[in-house]
Amino acid sequence: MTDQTMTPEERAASLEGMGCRRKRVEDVRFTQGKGNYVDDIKLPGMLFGAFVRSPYAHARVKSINADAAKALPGVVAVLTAEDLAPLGLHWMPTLAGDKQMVLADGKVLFQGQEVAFVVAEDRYTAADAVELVEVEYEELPVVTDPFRALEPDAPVLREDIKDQKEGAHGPRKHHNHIFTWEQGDREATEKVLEEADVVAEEMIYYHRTHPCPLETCGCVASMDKVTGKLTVWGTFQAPHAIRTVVSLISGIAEHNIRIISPDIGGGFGNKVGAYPGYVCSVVASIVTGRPVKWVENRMENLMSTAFARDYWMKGRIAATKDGRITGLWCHVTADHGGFDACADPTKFPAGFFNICTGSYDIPVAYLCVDGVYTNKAPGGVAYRCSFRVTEAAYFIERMIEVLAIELGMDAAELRRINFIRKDQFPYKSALGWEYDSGDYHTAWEKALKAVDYEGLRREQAQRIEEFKAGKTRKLLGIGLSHFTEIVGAGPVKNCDILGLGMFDSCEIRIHPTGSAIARLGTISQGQGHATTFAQILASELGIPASDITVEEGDTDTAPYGLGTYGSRSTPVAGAATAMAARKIRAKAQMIAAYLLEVHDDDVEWDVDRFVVKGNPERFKTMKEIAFAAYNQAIPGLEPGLEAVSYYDPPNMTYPFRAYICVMEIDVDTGEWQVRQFYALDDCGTRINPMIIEGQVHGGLTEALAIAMGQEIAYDEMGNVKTGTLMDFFIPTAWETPNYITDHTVTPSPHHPIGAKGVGESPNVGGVPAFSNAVHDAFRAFGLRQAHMPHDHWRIWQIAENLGLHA
Ligand code: PCD
Ligand SMILES: [Cu+]
Repeated sequence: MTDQTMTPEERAASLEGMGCRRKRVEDVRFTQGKGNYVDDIKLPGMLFGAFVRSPYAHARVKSINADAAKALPGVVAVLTAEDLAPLGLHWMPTLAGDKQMVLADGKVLFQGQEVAFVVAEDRYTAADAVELVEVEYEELPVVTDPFRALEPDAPVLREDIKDQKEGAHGPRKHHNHIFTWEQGDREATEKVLEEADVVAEEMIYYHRTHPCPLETCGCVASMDKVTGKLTVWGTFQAPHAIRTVVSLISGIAEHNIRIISPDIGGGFGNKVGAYPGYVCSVVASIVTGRPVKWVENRMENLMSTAFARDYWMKGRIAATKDGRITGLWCHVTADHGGFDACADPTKFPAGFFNICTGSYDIPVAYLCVDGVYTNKAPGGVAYRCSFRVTEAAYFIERMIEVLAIELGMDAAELRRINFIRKDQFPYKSALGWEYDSGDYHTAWEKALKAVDYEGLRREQAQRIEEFKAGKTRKLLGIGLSHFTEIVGAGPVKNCDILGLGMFDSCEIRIHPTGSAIARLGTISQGQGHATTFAQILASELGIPASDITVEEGDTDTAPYGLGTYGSRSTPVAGAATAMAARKIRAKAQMIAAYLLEVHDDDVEWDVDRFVVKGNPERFKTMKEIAFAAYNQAIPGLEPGLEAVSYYDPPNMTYPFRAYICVMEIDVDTGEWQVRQFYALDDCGTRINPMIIEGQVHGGLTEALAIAMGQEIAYDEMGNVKTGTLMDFFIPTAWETPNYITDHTVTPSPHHPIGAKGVGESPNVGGVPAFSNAVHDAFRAFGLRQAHMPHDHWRIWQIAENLGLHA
């Protein structure tokens, strides 16, 4: 078929634009082993760095003797805090306004903390030398419980700030206290709770876990002493922010720093923050004049890089007798570990946890979060969690279930009664957010119908009868979850990280022959940006997606952006992409009008061309226009066809979803099996349905892992009990259910293409669905709340405590 004979629909389809299930262009490389990850980077003369780490969770470092290590052939240097101190680099600022030791400065605060950095000719020699470094420790009392940490006689963890009464987020009330963050109306909420017909109260714990990406964190630092230019390849989810931070703390001019994120083997938030390994590699490269590589092993990754969750959430929810929610109260004790290294926007020390009113129209609410230091690893926002939204979703979706029990009501019905109605959007929540759009009732009814909810409840009732009659030992749980997320930080006016406003960017160049390159401030870690952003451009510019290269991650070429996490790429950089494309189209319109010898207003856009209004035979395709931009002298116009957009979103986007999990539970063994999982996602306009489904499958599997077994657990000595993949649960195909995905489409009214984020959603809403299924199975026997993860042992214990074992 030629261009002339194709209908506009056929022309549009041939572009593989928005809505197309376009195959991921990245996978050609990935499936053939042609990815280029940090560890694939090999430079001439490159050295390897490895850490000596603390075996203790809390100890004074009396002395470090590196003589034997230095004497080992092949060892080039051993760095300690003493070496970094003269450079002012023994401590580094964290994204949360705290500071963190780069190498142990007099003491250690968690097991696995970095004590010394050994640099050697190869990785094996570095590992041997690590064993030869002699460190003398004096053990100190360990605190792993945040409630214990706040007792008056609790050991002082952070001696460096013990007398400091003010922290980065206001007053500190105890030597192990970090901040108090209050939102909402305390007085009004407490009054409602006092006067309510029904109040349900519960402590909900979201345990500590870890994103554990396939590829661990690492970097290669290379200081060119001749040009003075520092290049760092690394697993960075925010390369530009890393460049600025490196410049600020090292004093190296920003133009002399080049940060490159090559292919990344999964980020999941683990690669947002800055780690001592980056600083030590840079210093080692400057000191030795040679490139230095540092790549964590799996145990180091699990023990010392950004953990997730560890939130103790005390909730009280009030309602009328007939189930209308009247108020929500929440107090969180947030365990941040030894340093506050959360990657939240500066003004939000507990991230966007104040989305905890969820999908419900709750008239008043009050939230208070206390951050606490303990002898555990720092971090705290990672793992498919835009800024504590996972915790918030789990909290409200558990509180709804507990309230349903208190009211003796069906939990699906309780949700239905309290959902924010379609006509209430844009909706202002009691804790300060403005939800952009939603249609919860439609999604909910669709979900309930798809699984035959009434039928499932009948089956469950029958199962309970059979169980009581001794005919079966298996119970049936129906886990419900409906959650509203908040993704796409900005706006710049209230969101920044270390003072850098959270906008994002896209720069497009159309080549003379009509193909193009687009560069963005974000960075894919597996999400498929090279595929999807080209689709946005294909629809906006009428250029086939296959003719567009999407490039990210090199700060020397990409426009400044804040990176990829918090499902912000589509809401922010995706919007920048559409806006930059529209600038190009505006110029293209002028070029077309000139070529067609008509006024600018007399041409109109038609898929991939401008046509003369009322005369569709006369047109100029985007390809022709591109060539003209470089080949004709057009009066009043500069040559070329390029545009850049820095987009500051007016609001965040609020995707939502309805998930239902049906689970079989063996009361005697605690074994569980997911019989059915239905996931309805509404992320507004869908760019690539196949990628969205992949995102949902991946996110749900991570949710399954978290809810059903994954945990970073400590003993009372502060030893990490789950530091290997033998103990840290990673679901395989065996445990992973066959998900049924579905969707509704409620576009974001403020986003240029109406898209909302989707990458995090399945984890945020999946965990409550799995966990609620476990709880629901035992509801008839009196279970109200049981802490995750729901591994076989803990489920067995629930049954035991409820007296279900003979
Ligand atoms: N509507 C719509 C939306 C979206 N999409 C698509 O999907 C994806 C995603 O997106 P988003 O949501 O926007 O997101 P982003 O930003 O891109 O990304 C981020 C996310 O993403 C997720 N997913 C994933 N995947 C993979 N493969 N890998 C990874 O790593 C990951 N990670 C995870 C996480 S965790 Mo954070 O960091 O925690 O905060 S956050 C996160 C991309 O591709 C896009 O384009 C579409 O299509 N449509
Ligand atoms: Cu997140």
